[in-house]
Amino acid sequence: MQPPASSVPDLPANAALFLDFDGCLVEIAPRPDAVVIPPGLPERLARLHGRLGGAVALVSGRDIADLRGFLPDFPGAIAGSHGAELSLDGQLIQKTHGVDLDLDSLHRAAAAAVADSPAILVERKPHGVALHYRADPSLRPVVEEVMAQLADAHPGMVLQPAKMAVELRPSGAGKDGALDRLMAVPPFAGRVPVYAGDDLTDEVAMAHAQAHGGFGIKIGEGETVAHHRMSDPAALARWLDGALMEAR
Ligand SMILES: O=P(O)(O)OC[C@H]1O[C@H](O[C@H]2O[C@H](CO)[C@@H](O)[C@H](O)[C@H]2O)[C@H](O)[C@@H](O)[C@@H]1O
Repeated sequence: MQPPASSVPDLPANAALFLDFDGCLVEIAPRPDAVVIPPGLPERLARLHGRLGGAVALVSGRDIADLRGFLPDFPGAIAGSHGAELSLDGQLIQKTHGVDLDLDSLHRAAAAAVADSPAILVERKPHGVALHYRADPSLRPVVEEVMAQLADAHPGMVLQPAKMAVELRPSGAGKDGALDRLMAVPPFAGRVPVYAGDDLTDEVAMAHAQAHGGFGIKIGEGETVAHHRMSDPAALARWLDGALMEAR
């Protein structure tokens, strides 16, 4: 039984707010490039940024450039590529995955391995690769097999299951590490970490927030470590708007 959204506490006035992107701020779409930014989202994020003294961050499996394409005016920090990239105050302060990786070769190998299955979408990422089977879920075993082989062939890269997709990401990256780095610096340091996310990659970050005095909010269904849950991105938007109303 999922707890109702009303069981989620109010956003603390001294929160450090960490928000996942796909499935959390925006609804899941048929393809990565097809997500739609809900009306009001950019303004909501800007107002939260002001309300929380700048302590608002996007934490995504997407790379930072991709996120900036969707939210060009977002004023907060961005942790991209599952934490392999970090941008603070508009400055890229980290863009490394710590793996000696021939990215072109990885991308070519992934594309070649699924060339016979055009329904599988190959997402070439700056710190790895994702294979999406949303267009034909029966292809999940094919994707899992190919990605397992690619993981074996690329030391330092690990499998990251996602929604209707499997990714390869650097083993040293992770959203929990991104939270750790942000919580060590202003304006995040000393605040209560609150993390909202919908996917497996968010679980370590929600656990991290909860281990450091804050809480996690799972968006949607599925097993989670989060202490709280909301049904969908619209419910999260309403909760965030409620926090902004209280601040008036
Ligand atoms: O950490 P996130 O911001 O949640 O990003 C996770 C991955 O999201 C994207 O894929 C997912 O969303 C797509 C668009 O809704 C959907 O078509 C796909 O099936 C989902 O897996 C993105 O493409 C990945 O790069 C992100 O890592």
